[in-house]
Amino acid sequence: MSTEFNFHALKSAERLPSPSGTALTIMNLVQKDDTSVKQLAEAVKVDPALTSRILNFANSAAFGAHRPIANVNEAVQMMGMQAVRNFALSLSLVSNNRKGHCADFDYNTFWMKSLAMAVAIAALTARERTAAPEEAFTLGLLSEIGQLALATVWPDIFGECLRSAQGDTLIKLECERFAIDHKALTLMLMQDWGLPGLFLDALKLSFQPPQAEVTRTVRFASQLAFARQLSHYCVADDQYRAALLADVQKEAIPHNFTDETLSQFIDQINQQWQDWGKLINIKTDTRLAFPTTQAEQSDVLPGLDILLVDDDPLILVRLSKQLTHAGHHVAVCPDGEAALKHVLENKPQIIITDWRMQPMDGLALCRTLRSSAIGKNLYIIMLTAAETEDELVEAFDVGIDDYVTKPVNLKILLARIRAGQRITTLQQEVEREKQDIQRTNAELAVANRKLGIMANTDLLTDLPNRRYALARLAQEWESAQRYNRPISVLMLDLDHFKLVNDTLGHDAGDEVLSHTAKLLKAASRATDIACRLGGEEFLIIATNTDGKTAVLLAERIRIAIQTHQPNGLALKRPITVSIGVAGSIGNQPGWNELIKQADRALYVVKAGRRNATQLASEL
Ligand SMILES: Nc1nc2c(ncn2[C@@H]2O[C@H](COP(=O)(O)OP(=O)(O)OP(=O)(O)O)[C@@H](O)[C@H]2O)c(=O)[nH]1
Repeated sequence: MSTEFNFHALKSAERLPSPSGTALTIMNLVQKDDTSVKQLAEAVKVDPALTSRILNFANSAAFGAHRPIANVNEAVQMMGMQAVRNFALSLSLVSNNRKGHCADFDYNTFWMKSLAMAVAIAALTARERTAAPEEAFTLGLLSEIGQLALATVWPDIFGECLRSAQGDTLIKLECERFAIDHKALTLMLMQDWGLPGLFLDALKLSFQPPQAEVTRTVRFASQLAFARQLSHYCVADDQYRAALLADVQKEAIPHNFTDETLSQFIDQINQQWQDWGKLINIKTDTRLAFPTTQAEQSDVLPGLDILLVDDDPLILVRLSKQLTHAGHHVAVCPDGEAALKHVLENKPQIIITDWRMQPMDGLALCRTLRSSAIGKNLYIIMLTAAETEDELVEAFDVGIDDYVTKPVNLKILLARIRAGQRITTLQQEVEREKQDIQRTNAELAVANRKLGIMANTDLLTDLPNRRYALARLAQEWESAQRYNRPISVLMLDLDHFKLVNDTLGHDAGDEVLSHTAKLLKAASRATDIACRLGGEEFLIIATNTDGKTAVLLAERIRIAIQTHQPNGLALKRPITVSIGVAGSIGNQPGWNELIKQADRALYVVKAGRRNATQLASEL
């Protein structure tokens, strides 16, 4: 089923995770040819958090820093504009998606694992340079982003998939429910965000069984697969690690590790993972146990995410210890301003705040929270000391839900928290009911989407059909014109295909067409769009590719078709293909002219020896 179409529908509906703020500005700047390092550094400096993270990044020994980098200009120079852009993109995605509506998707675990993957692939590429480690880091961080996207777009249905998936069945369930799976969605998002083709190809390969070929892409893919294993190991608890160790050691051998160097390497990754966790606010303190079944997990009751705000460090330490002991997850902040920042980034369920603090007191914190979308439904408990009745009335008017007097009696506080929990649970139930209604609509939308996909997919080969191909080409053409990027089309036609039908029958002909479609998909890059126009005619849209490079792609495909003949058919002559290629950059008459040129080139090959490639501009 065509995932291409599905992705574009989602994107147009603006429901996918996307970068925002400074990251978007940076991405737009890097898009322009004439942006200088200084301009980019200025854009970074607007965001102090990003600035400090980029400086840390540039100074990290893991990414080859040999001398201290003191300012952003130097950091940008050293990392390169693309790496800065991609780093900003991934950080923006992390901070916009720390929480979400999919109750069965553990957002922190997701980022915790992604971060381990990022650190592992950066460290592996620093040992053997298949890609720049600072860029590989971004790829690692986003390497499962499709899962987050599914949790964002379809929180309920994806939650159901997560609950009912056993072992490797998640992908299958996703395909059934969404007509797209998280791996394909990951690749499409990355392509859409402009990550390099090498990354996409390597990531795609890393999901598949290891390849025998030795190319840079294959090598990078094998590093990614190994980094994925290392990341699982990193986040696992002792028992789970013991179960994983033999596989990790086996996989380490082709990467030139001994048991001793592997153990040092794992320690190094572990340390960097924790350091990075602190730097970009991803918790790395949980360890995952051996995956258990749902029945085994069902009696575990989750505690609440509580934020404790007080300027007295002793109270913070004592209360957080007691509340943690009672099963809650507790974060602490020394004042209202820090608390606001924490709420924005972590969305706790309950806030327990002191009243008198500097610079922002508890009342001001409450007022600010109630005026924001995030803070509207938060349950707020105020710790009071010697406040008068009028002051308490004012506090309720400002929006607190409850108060507890100081010195705090733990029993009372826990009882008030339970009351808060009942209210937040009720709120969640209302929310769930709302979602149930939305869910019926979502299921209808899935059915409609599937219909839409069918209308855009060729049923025999599963490739996008003519209707989709032409609409997509028009769209890609527009974008190539806007950004002054090259674009090419390959028109392919099987040679003497009628002979297959005439000698072996129509079913054999169908088999040859399906076989050809598989080869086209395998030989194309992740960024190429292979479609069936009809009969034995195919089209490939090669974005960001000029005519000469497209000829290389065409030749790779032609040779693959000639080399890998379909099995079990007594063919009178081998299956071969003729290919016409047309490439364009700049102000050309239009995409239909490009097709005509490729068609003319194909006609010339057909009129001659066939089984060859012809570039239109060389006619
Ligand atoms: N099995 C099968 N055959 C198809 C399908 N669509 C079109 N065809 C057949 O494809 C053949 C195309 O034949 P021609 O246009 O003469 O082309 P050709 O035999 O490949 O010859 P050249 O292109 O000149 O090399 C016809 O026999 C069509 O009936 C299909 O979906 N399945």
